[in-house]
Amino acid sequence: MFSAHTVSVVREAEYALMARVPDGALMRRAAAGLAAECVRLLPRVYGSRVVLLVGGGDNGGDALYAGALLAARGAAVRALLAGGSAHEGGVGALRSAGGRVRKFADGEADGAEMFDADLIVDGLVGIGGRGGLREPHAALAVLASNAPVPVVAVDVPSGVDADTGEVVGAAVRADATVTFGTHKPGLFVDPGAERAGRVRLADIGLGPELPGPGLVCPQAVDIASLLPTPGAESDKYRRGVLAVRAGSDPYRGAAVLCVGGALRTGVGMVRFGGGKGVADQVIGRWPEAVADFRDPQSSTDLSPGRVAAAVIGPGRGTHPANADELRALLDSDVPVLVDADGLTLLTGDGGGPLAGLLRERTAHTLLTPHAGELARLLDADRADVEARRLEHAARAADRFRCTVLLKGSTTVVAHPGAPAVANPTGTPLLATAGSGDVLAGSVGALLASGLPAREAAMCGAYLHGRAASLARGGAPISASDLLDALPLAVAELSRSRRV
Ligand SMILES: NC(=O)C1=CN([C@@H]2O[C@H](COP(=O)(O)OP(=O)(O)OC[C@H]3O[C@@H](n4cnc5c(N)ncnc54)[C@H](O)[C@@H]3O)[C@@H](O)[C@H]2O)[C@@H](O)CC1
Ligand SMILES: [K+]
Repeated sequence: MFSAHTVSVVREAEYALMARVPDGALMRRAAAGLAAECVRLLPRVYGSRVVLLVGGGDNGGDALYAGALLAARGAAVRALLAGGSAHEGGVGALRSAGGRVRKFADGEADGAEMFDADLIVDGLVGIGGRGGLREPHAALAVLASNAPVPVVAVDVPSGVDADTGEVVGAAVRADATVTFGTHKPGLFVDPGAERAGRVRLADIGLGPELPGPGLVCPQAVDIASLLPTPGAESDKYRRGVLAVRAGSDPYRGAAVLCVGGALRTGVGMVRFGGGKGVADQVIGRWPEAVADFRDPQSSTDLSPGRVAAAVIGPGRGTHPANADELRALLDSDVPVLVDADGLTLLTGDGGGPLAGLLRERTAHTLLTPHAGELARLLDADRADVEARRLEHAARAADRFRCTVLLKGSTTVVAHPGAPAVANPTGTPLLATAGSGDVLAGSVGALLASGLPAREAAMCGAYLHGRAASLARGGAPISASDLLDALPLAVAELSRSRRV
């Protein structure tokens, strides 16, 4: 599990550590870690050409000291200073090692050194960056990103907000980022994550000074250790029965995909409730599901003894009868996942009473909005939600007192009082109709198997993303392809289980 800490937490830990180590020791450690990554990225060190982009702070200092280490090994290192001043000790060290230093003039559009380089090191700004990049930093960031040369970012790609992943204006697009002491949340959350490339942590001895993380990014072994595995004593009831309230006459496919997502993730049984037309379609595709042909709004089968969890919302509709159905579920003690139309029913003043019920629940409750749905739930702007995904997911989790899985280019999970989760899997190919219905069924299955809402959400998001990568070997996929690939993703994780 990768851990990330916000800038203010990192600063506090750094002050505590600096009091115990000699002056300049942390920067030397950081520079050594950075230089090691540069060596990995260069075809060879001796004779290679390295360009350092250097801002006025310690981020630039790291780049200069790492450049000095490379110059001492025979690399031709040139530093372009973005501001009037740069870390004095770093400039001195680079010059003593044979490196060259020049100021990058305001308005200069050339930066020819960059196009001839073997490696560019981005030390413009790190965790001290505030707001969008100013000039000439912004121009340098654009030139570096456009040069056909590998870029390694120092601590964070310049222009990416270390806490949120937000990018305002120009930002460096790095092939690799060497981050110091601990990961920063913005390296795991788009749009920042997409700018960071491969992220490597350089240990500078900060660990003992750090409190618990503000964000975690689970890896395959972490998800594998959470996933329930059926044992010899398992039967369909012990593995979990999931109630699915999805689909309606105009949206029958949503029911088929949601039930399929649950079955292909692994669940004891799916009990589908809905009108006859939809139920026929579900049973036609999934004969292993059990359809409740009673009054679809009936909640008589929703006692915790009969079902272990319920999913409601995909393609279900927003009629008063659907609100009654949601109310009955929220009134029960069964873990509930609310998606799509279910979220619309919770929105605005009209959704006030249902949202009130939601807040009072003690059973596990999970909302799975995309950015547009979350914006409506919070009465916020969709672009703001997309720019600062963590902040908005956390706000919704606090407001509704439940777990929130925000779908998107980085899926994040927020849960009151727990570290946020950034999902590392997924591809833009997941943005396809019905993909969310599959996810709802899949996470519902994990809830039914007994995982708490936060863990079910992080495992389901991980599997869904892996399934998208495994399906059709990277070719465009439909939601049905995801169903075929989900068991492969589960099997892959089982193989990575710690022994
Ligand atoms: N504090 C420590 O103990 C350590 C810090 N380290 C490095 O130090 C960095 C933090 O250094 P600083 O606190 O000096 O901050 P930075 O170097 O990240 O940024 C501050 C500099 O950037 C400029 N700046 C800020 N926002 C800007 C914007 N939007 N456009 C253009 N210029 C902008 C400021 O005027 C200042 O010159 C870390 O990211 C890391 O690279 C490492 O050496 C490890 C140890
Ligand atoms: K940087």
